[in-house]
Amino acid sequence: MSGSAILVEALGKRFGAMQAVDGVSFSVEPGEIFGFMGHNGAGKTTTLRMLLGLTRPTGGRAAVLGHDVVAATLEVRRVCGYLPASYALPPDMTPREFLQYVAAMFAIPRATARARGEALLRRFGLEAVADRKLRGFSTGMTQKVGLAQALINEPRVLLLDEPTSGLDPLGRHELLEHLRALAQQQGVTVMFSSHILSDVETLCRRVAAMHHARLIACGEIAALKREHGATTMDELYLELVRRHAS
Ligand SMILES: Nc1ncnc2c1ncn2[C@@H]1O[C@H](COP(=O)(O)OP(=O)(O)OP(=O)(O)O)[C@@H](O)[C@H]1O
Repeated sequence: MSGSAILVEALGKRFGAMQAVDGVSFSVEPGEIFGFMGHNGAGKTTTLRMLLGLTRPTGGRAAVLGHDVVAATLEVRRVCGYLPASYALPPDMTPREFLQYVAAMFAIPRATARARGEALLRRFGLEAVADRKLRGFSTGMTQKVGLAQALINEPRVLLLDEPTSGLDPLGRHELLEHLRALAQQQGVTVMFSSHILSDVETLCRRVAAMHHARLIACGEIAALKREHGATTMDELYLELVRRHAS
């Protein structure tokens, strides 16, 4: 669809002899929260990285807000926010300093960056620790700082790689509520990968599932559940994998 926020067509990635992503196609509409499921090594991270222009596809094409991820990488980076699955925050920086550091990478003017940084610290309840070094931050606090940095450029599309893994139930709930608010109040398109299928169900109407580099399902959760006779997300996922294997 031409108005899609994310459009992926027969996308592929080969690392030497390893086909990490194979002919994957799907689209995500503006303002949608889209879930991305799949086993370890299925190809989710590689797909997200291609959408960000961090890894070059070896087949097919993808566009974010109409910008081709290969031909218009800089535009793609400008409109996207990214929270990787795991990354080390600079231990000697404070959250306040780190947000300014990321803002500088986007060449955001200093006054704007400062105002946005302060607003994000407030939004994620980080004011009390804003000047404490990031070394030793808990997983939950680290994810909040991670999400804050992903939003410093006011992205229209937010790509998150397993954002709730390692969080306790309260931390997960808070992060999911932040994502919901971003989509509902600001129209941000959110795509996130997760192994926590209840999180996917809580937040998403539509999902895609990858299995060994290929897309094995994409659609509305409710419709997929009906089609596959599943009542829970776990049942749906296991049934998708079982049908694919047989
Ligand atoms: N730079 C690379 N060089 C070689 N192989 C790679 C590279 N990056 C990823 N792969 C391989 O591509 C496959 C897909 O990996 P990817 O990280 O995309 O999976 P994933 O679905 O995100 O897994 P997980 O749930 O464990 O994060 C894996 O077999 C992985 O080992």
